[in-house]
Amino acid sequence: MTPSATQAVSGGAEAHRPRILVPEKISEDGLALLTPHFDVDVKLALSPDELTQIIPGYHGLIVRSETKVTSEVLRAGRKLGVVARAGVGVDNIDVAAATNEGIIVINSPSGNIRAAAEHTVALLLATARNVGRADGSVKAGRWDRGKLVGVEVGRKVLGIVGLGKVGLNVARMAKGLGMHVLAVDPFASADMARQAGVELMVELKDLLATVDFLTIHTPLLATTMDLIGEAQFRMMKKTAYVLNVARGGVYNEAALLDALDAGTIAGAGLDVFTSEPPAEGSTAARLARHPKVTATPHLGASTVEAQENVSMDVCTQMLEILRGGLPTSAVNVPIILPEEYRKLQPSVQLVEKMGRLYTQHFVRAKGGMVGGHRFELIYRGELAGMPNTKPLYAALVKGLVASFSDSNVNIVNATVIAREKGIVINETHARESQDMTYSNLVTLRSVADAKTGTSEQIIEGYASDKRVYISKLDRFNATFQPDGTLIILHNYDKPGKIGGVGMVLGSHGINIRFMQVASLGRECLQDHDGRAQQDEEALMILGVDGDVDDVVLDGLRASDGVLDVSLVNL
Ligand SMILES: NC(=O)c1ccc[n+]([C@@H]2O[C@H](COP(=O)([O-])OP(=O)(O)OC[C@H]3O[C@@H](n4cnc5c(N)ncnc54)[C@H](O)[C@@H]3O)[C@@H](O)[C@H]2O)c1
Ligand SMILES: O=C(O)[C@H](O)COP(=O)(O)O
Repeated sequence: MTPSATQAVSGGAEAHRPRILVPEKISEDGLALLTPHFDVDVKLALSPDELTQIIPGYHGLIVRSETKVTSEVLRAGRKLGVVARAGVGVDNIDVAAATNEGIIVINSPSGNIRAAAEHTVALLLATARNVGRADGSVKAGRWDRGKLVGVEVGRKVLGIVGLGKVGLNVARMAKGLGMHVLAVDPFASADMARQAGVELMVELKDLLATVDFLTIHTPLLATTMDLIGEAQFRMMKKTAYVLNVARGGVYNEAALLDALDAGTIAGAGLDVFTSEPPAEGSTAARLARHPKVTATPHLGASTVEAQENVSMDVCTQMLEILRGGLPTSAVNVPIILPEEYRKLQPSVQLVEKMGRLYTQHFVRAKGGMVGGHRFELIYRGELAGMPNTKPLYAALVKGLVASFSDSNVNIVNATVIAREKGIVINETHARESQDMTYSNLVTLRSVADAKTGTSEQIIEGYASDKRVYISKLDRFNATFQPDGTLIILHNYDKPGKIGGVGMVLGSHGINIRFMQVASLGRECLQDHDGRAQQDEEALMILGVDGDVDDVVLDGLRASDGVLDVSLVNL
């Protein structure tokens, strides 16, 4: 056990510090931001089994490309809130599984792009001038000048597949070398391409037939796997070279090996392979050792500068997230500005409590389930003007399912969980000017549906001065703070009710913290002719301390004039 892990489990003030696991070499610059606040355990060379075994003790995980963050690891990471990729590609992380588990995945989208682009140029020149083979032969005592004649890259055609951040940097550098640059990327900006002097082409096959050098800079996706295979190699010039500083698999490795052996292409510069390090006897290993290949061990991002950049980038985000803030570059979280997020926080608490109240008061008390229910969430006042209310949506899902599911619901997985449970939420930003007592008001309305037995119910509330209040429950106007254990009694509004309830609770040693008697809304107090109704109903909300069991609730239900009782823990 490392010293920091010992501190984390040995009690005292340090005992509850969040723990971060770092199973790969990450620059100290970023880790130094974390160590004052968290226990950071650097444990290199963990096997997949060891990782799965120890991950349950960690809140954060920082990896590069070597650690496979599988769904098994993510499910085992019960406390895990963030997985950080100190780099760009997240193909070693099961992002879909992380989203389902509510785990934020962050990366550093631009910290190493210059390094990757420079490495591509290094491989371009090394391949063209046989630098790797030449170095090996000189070190072996030979002086093979005649066998190592290369080609120039100036005035040659470079084809780039994927004109994103790395691709565009490669293009600019290649222009500096005097190359003519073509690119294929259906999502590239034509303006950016023009400014960089790149000719954007529509068809990959047209580009392949023209290029002297081909480089791919797409992520590894289902759509880019085996992008260049046997058919594509046959479209290329026999004198062409291919480069890969993206991911093993974007070129089909077996087809590449055949093309090199058959002389269909002239050579390759490869930084990445389908298995890293290439498994003994694999096609990747044969490629890495091939005389026409200049190979490097995934060094694209391995510069001092890039490693400082990516480490600072992800550690700053990790610090922010574990302190309750927002990432700047999350792979699976909707973008929301920190300032907006802060403004929403009191309402996030309110809406979560409204969800809990709905499920416990209207659904669970009647033996139902909230799955399949449809809701309208209406924001008024300042909230109506908030452009991004995803945190409120997530808070409602969390509150609604909290009593019957241990799902860790958050902004990352709220939509997935709502869909799984069949919960539909429509958000309405009610911008109409209406007489508002509060600066913000949230209404939760369940939509009546005979199929699920849902009737229309309303909960309304507001946040004020960092406190949250419920102002309407069903047809009743009530203002109370939704905290702790509440007993909610629906009864006929007759004299003596409060005394009777007090007697039942007192006889079970239950202390009443507060009591609020809610009247019917004004519209309900009158009949159709505008006359006051008889036998008015009321809602009694009691904040209590002590164990409220079924005996207590049955005692209350048996009291005269009580129509319904529910127990709510908020
Ligand atoms: N070897 C290394 O050390 C190293 C370092 C950094 C990045 N990388 C790899 O490089 C990849 C690219 O990085 P980036 O920062 O430029 O990403 P990026 O997202 O900025 O760019 C990727 C581009 O690929 C394009 N694209 C996607 N599918 C395509 C297709 N089928 N055809 C043509 N274009 C397509 C996209 O539109 C996008 O413009 C990363 O995903 C990572 O895997 C490797
Ligand atoms: O996607 C990336 O950022 C690169 O492949 C770098 O990977 P590395 O962090 O393992 O060097």
